[in-house]
Amino acid sequence: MTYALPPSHPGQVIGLLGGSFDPPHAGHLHISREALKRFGLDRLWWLVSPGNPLKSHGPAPLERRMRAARALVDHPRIDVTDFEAQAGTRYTAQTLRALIRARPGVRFVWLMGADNLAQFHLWQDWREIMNTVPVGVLARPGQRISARMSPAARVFDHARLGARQCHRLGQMNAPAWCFVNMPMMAISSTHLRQSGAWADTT
Ligand SMILES: Nc1ncnc2c1ncn2[C@@H]1O[C@H](COP(=O)(O)OP(=O)(O)OP(=O)(O)O)[C@@H](O)[C@H]1O
Ligand SMILES: O=C(O)c1ccc[n+]([C@@H]2O[C@H](COP(=O)([O-])O)[C@@H](O)[C@H]2O)c1
Repeated sequence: MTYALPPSHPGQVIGLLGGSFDPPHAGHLHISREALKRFGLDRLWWLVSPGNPLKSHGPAPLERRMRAARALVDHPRIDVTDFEAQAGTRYTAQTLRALIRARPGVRFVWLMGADNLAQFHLWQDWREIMNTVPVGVLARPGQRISARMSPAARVFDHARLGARQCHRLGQMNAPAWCFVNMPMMAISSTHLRQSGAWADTT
């Protein structure tokens, strides 16, 4: 199977930020820049999802979210892809299987905000994800405690790297994960949808 994917080569460390991006916002850019710096990533891909399997309401059409994401990204090491729509995957574990098959030798790192770590034990095959790729978690307002106390954090406590090791995350073999504290941005797609700002754009 061939896919239209951003350029990559074996040995490169690529962070994956999966999301609905409904709409994409400055918080996504902020955590992406932090992740590039703090986890020793060469590049970072935004995986714009056809739809979060745990959310009951569907997002705006994928083409619209892709367009908005591409328009927002202003960093030479960040790419935007609709790989999940191309591969027909919705669950992250499936997506990772397909990506690793499509790009053998690339060192992928899964990235997420702390709100997703708090819920991670509800994801399909979440233990497989932890055992397949290193995971970088970025602090999010109001979510630090629930993430750190979450079932996934507890089960994989032995695989958590200390703050000083996080810059080597991309070189580590799974299971390995890091939680980074950083200046946080209290911004969300939910807030932007509720404010009407996203409805006014096409
Ligand atoms: N302000 C933020 N701080 C930290 N992480 C964030 C922030 N905004 C988004 N993320 C993370 O980025 C990823 C994609 O997020 P998503 O596209 O769902 O945006 P969102 O703002 O969380 O959307 P919604 O409000 O609709 O749930 C998730 O892992 C999420 O935790
Ligand atoms: O695989 C799962 O079970 C799963 C459950 C919930 C969310 N995810 C993924 O987590 C990422 C963030 O989702 P969201 O909707 O919070 O932007 C996105 O890539 C989703 O596909 C994945």
